[in-house]
Amino acid sequence: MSIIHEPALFDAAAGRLKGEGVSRSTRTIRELPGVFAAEEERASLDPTLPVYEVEMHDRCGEVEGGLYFGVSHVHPGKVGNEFFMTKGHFHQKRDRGEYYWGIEGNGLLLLMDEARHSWAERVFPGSLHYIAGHVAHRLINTGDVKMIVGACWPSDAGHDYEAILNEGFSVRVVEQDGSPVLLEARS
Ligand SMILES: O=P(O)(O)OC[C@H]1O[C@H](O)[C@H](O)[C@@H](O)[C@@H]1O
Ligand SMILES: [Fe+2]
Repeated sequence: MSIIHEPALFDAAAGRLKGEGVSRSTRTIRELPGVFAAEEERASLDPTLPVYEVEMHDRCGEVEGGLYFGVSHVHPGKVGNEFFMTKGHFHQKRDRGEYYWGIEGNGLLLLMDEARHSWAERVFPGSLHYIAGHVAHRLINTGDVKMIVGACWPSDAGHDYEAILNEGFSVRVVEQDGSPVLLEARS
């Protein structure tokens, strides 16, 4: 009997996970109502258009002390003048933190605390981001190639999308004169 087990694989160049415990999901434009300011334009786009994909390695389930490892692939694109982005979330268990790191492409990690104070960090291959507990996080692809970002977080953290869906982030990232700018959100 062998005691050497085959590990799962993280293909760093492609940003792809493979092997036991790996799952994959795609978020299409249809699944993102209320995320972009130009809601009418979003609703008029091909509903099957992929905005981002998430790969996840789960070997422990949602247990205290467990960890998940994930990779997000955010496609380049815009809805109106607003860049493609993830839904964004607080953790259900608010005190849980997370690490993100840039693998490919360029963009921003938008962060917002519970007092709705927002700021952003530039994401690029090799960038490393510590997301403290109580801080909502959203990835935004401001470039014209796919943005790939790795993540590791406590498996009991959970996702609270509700707060962001109801009130949004206090900042939106839009293209103005060919460059990404942060604007105070109206809703
Ligand atoms: O969950 P979203 O806000 O849509 O972001 C997409 C995904 O991004 C990262 O990979 C996180 O680690 C995942 O937990 C998250 O699900
Ligand atoms: Fe998270």
